[in-house]
Parts: sequence; C-alpha cells; structure tokens
Amino acid sequence: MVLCAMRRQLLRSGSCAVWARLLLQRQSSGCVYSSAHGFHQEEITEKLQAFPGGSVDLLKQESGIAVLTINYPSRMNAFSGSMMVELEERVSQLESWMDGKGVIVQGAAGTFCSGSDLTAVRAISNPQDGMKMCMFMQNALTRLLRLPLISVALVEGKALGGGAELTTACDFRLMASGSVIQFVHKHMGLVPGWGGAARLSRIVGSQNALKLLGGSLKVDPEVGLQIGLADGVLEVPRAEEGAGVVLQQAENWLSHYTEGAAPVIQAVKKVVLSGRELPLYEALRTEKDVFGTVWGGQANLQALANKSKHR
Ligand SMILES: CCC(=O)SCCNC(=O)CCNC(=O)[C@H](O)C(C)(C)COP(=O)(O)OP(=O)(O)OC[C@H]1O[C@@H](n2cnc3c(N)ncnc32)[C@H](O)[C@@H]1OP(=O)(O)O
Repeated sequence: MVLCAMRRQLLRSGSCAVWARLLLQRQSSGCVYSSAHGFHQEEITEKLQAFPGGSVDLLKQESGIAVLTINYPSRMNAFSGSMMVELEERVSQLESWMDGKGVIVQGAAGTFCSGSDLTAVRAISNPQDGMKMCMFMQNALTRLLRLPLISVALVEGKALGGGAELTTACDFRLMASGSVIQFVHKHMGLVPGWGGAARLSRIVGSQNALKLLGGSLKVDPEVGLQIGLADGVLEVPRAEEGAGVVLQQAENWLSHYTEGAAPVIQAVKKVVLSGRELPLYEALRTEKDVFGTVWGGQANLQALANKSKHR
C-alpha cells in the first residue's frame, strides 16, 4: 500500500527513474513479503527452528564460485525447518560477497533435494502456518535468484517437490546423467508454493509448465534439454562417479560465464535480472545505471590499455 502510494506520487512527479531504482532496490532485497503482508520474519523463524535436522553449507572459493550444499542425506536432503532458516542466512552471506561471481547449488551425497521434510509438513499442516512457511521460502528463493551472481542448480539423483522448485530459483540447471526433476506436488494434493510455478512458467513456457505440474511428469536430462529446463547434461562415467567429479564438471561449465572481474560479472547479472523482471522502460534506465558502475572501472581501463582485439 505504502509502495503503491509512493509509486503514484513518483509517477505524478515524473520521477520514473527514481521509481525504477526504488523498485530495483526492493527487488534486490528480495522482499516479496514484509510485515505489510502479515509476514513476521522472527515469528516464522522461531516456528521453523522447532523442526531441526540437516544443514545448508556454504563454501566460498577463491575462484569466485561458491558451493551451496543442501545437506540432509538420511532424508534425501529434504528441507527441515532449521535448514530453511539456514538457507536464508546463507543467501544473506552471498548477498554481501563482494568478490563473488557464481554459485552452484547442489545436494549432498549424490542426490539433489526431496522437497520439504514431510515430518515438519505433517506437524504444520494448518493453512496459516503453511502460508507463513511458503512466504519465508518465497522470500529466500527470490533473493537467491536475484543475487548478483550467476547461479547453477547441479541436479544429481532426484529433485522432487520443493527440490524441483529450488532448481528454478537458479539461473541455470545442469542435470547429471540419471537425474530426475519432478514436481510431485499434485500427488501430494498440493501445488508449488515456493514460487516454483511462477518461475517454471517463465523458464519453459506456460504450456510446458502446465504439463509438468498437471501430469507430475518426470523430467530426465533428455526431456530437460528439449523443453529448456536443463541447460546442460553432465555425463559421468560410472568409474568416475562420486569424489566431486560432477561438481568439478559443473564448475568448469560455469567458469565459461564467470571468467573476468567480479564487478563486471555482477553487472552482467544485474542487467539481465532487470531485463527479466522490469518493464522495458525501467530496465533500460537500470541498465544505464549499471553501465555507469563499470564504465571507466578498473577492468574497462585495463582492456583499453591492452588494446583488446576480439578476433
Ligand atoms: C514444497 C512441497 C514439498 O516439497 S512436499 C514433499 C515432496 N517430496 C516427497 O514427497 C518425497 C517423498 N520421498 C520419496 O518419494 C522417496 O523417499 C525418494 C525421495 C524418491 C527416495 O526413495 P528411495 O531411494 O527409495 O529412499 P527412501 O524412500 O527409503 O528414503 C530414504 C529416507 O529418506 C526419507 N525421506 C525421503 N524424502 C523425504 C522427505 N521429503 N521428507 C522426509 N523424509 C524423507 C525417507 O522417509 C527415508 O527415511 P527412512 O530411511 O525410512 O527413515
């Protein structure tokens, strides 16, 4: 409501650029829900902490590529309540990583994530708490998608339910041979609530999204490539399975897009993000602002001094 009033006032005063900047700031903070929507972060965090187990681990590497690991192998990396809270904390850490360029989201022990922990789901099955959990995860996953880092979901084994939704909160998806992404929500009497349906429709188009959700279809790497859900398939020879071989392949794949100075890579992500999320007029103005942050910057001056050629 407050934002709508501000928007009207800014539009009346012709300050569209200011509005666009405000919108982008709001977007980059990822606050889909705030107290104005009845969402109280501390209240839901406390409720989620009552369902502990597993962890979400973050490894920031000197290469500028971080690895975020969903780690609860005894439950096929399902999200416990405390893991949802940890996810949000890890996203905050990535938001303030000045040297970061990319992030790979993976599951521990050769499988991606089997969605929310059904033990917790059973215990908080009333609609009010379900909605609060849903708002919490939408906020966290929207902020993950809006990081100024290029993100890749590395899918090994199974990505089910909320796990499938998590893959859509990354810029790219790489599927290892034998892996499956499946929106099993319909079988659970549900629809996605972590923002997965909205993002999926944008990735594969609404026709394909309707098929995947309506049929709870199993997407293997071949189908994934066909419909544009997967951006690459990692073939892992049996003898080389395990021991981080797939992760290394994903890092190699991502490094094609993260080579260069961190401020430039972050700027690339920001202009694409604004193109993806803002109306054209506002995206153009944002692009100009981001351009201003790299023009005459260290990488730009260095390239000019080197008389770079692009043969
Ligand atoms: C946001 C909405 C949602 O995400 S709703 C949740 C959607 N996810 C599901 O319904 C997944 C249900 N699980 C399964 O279908 C199977 O366990 C899958 C993942 C296919 C693995 O099968 P399989 O390889 O045969 O192993 P398993 O069933 O013996 O599982 C190993 C242990 O992991 C557990 N597990 C698995 N998924 C979850 C989950 N989402 N929540 C809680 N626990 C889960 C299983 O119960 C099993 O535990 P245990 O060894 O029996 O103690």
